Amino acid sequence: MVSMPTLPLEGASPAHICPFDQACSYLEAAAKELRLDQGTLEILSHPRKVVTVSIPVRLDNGDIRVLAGHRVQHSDILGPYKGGTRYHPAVTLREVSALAMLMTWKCALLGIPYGGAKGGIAINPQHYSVGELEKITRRYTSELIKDIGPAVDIPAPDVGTSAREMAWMMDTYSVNVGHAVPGVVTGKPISIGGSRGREMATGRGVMIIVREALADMGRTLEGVKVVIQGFGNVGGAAAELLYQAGAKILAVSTGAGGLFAADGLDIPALKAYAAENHRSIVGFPQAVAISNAELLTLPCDVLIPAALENQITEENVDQIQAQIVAEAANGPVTLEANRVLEGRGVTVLPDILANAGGVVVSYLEWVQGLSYLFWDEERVNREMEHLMVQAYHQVIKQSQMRQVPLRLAAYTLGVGRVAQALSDRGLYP
Ligand SMILES: NC(=O)c1ccc[n+]([C@@H]2O[C@H](COP(=O)([O-])OP(=O)(O)OC[C@H]3O[C@@H](n4cnc5c(N)ncnc54)[C@H](O)[C@@H]3O)[C@@H](O)[C@H]2O)c1
Ligand SMILES: N[C@@H](CCC(=O)O)C(=O)O
Repeated sequence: MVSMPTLPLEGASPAHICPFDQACSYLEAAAKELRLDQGTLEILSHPRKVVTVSIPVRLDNGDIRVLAGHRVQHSDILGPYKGGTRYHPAVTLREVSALAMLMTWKCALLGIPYGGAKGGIAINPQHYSVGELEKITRRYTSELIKDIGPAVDIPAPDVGTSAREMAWMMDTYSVNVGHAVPGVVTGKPISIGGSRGREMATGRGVMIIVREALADMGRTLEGVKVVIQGFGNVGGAAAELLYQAGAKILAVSTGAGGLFAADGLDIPALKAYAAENHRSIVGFPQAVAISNAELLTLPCDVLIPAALENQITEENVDQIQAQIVAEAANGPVTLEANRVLEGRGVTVLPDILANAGGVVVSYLEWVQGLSYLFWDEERVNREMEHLMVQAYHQVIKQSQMRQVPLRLAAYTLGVGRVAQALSDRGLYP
């Protein structure tokens, strides 16, 4: 057993389950399966760099608040650090560290030349004005100026952030270095070098992986009953694309609760309703209100947790009735719950595969920017689909070859590629 790295604990994750310990357990399982040596496991268990900065901000009412911002760079063995920026009250250094590690395996699994990183600030963005959020984002970026860059570390959106925050980050970085540097972030607006298709990319990737998994069961998306937790960047796009492909979206939710319709929700109408109501789906007329706890345990073919970590736990796993769980969120199923689902023969499509469409199109955005040549959306979607389908089949093949569940198969591919590169580069001290 390797000694796991110590990181300061400042607050617990939602279900008091440490996401970093869980990420290390998955890494350890992959290392065991691959028979990696202890030194390699030790190196891969530690983030390469952990940065915490203070972000002083004068609020609109004149008060001064000092926020903590993190950026964890787990690995740059395969290329520049890559990963999102999260604004959420439950952000902790251990959570960001876990998410950074997942990014390393995700990029390696998809065969894109990046390492892994993640950033975050423990705030509820809904409690701040747009002006305050801009000041917070700009100061956070300025504090990280030496740690990020198009060949160093490339942030992107995650929970609570979007193209708007990426534009502020790009502008702050560019002003600091003295010239425009669009490649410092991905997921930015198209007007400043963003890619067509990025906004829907993670949801599109989820739809593709679910479609492939159903095809292996001799089924199509037509009429498949789907339940989705989370209706943001990822859940909202997945709902829309699955609906367009003929699936029946029985239920969706946000942090404020969920909606259920036995015959399927009218997703275009719901999206229009949310757009008119500041992203709230509460009160949508053609559905019944349900809680998030009820939503997760609804009978369905495909359950898509697309919100936060630790949503399917030991407490509710026995009530999960889906045949497929597609992890659109990062880490939505705990280690123990994962064991139970796999034991019951439920197909768990792991996060590092199922939600990789976002970082794949981030990579395509970076490539387009570096080559000063921008593609139409059809080409972006085609290139992304190719990489997603290829990774899916590699995971299935690995699972069959090693006789292991899909998560361990995906991890052995991702971790194995990073370990191989580490050995080839000769980074041992
Ligand atoms: N944005 C991306 O490109 C991307 C890519 C890959 C993975 N992810 C992962 O997908 C997940 C969602 O990210 P996002 O970008 O859609 O965030 P987002 O902020 O756009 O949306 C999050 C959604 O989850 C809902 N939510 C929050 N707490 C909830 C709860 N307890 N129960 C139910 N719903 C809840 C919110 O109301 C919102 O609808 C995260 O795990 C993120 O790391 C995001
Ligand atoms: N935050 C997203 C996207 C990262 C990126 O595009 O760099 C993820 O978890 O995969």
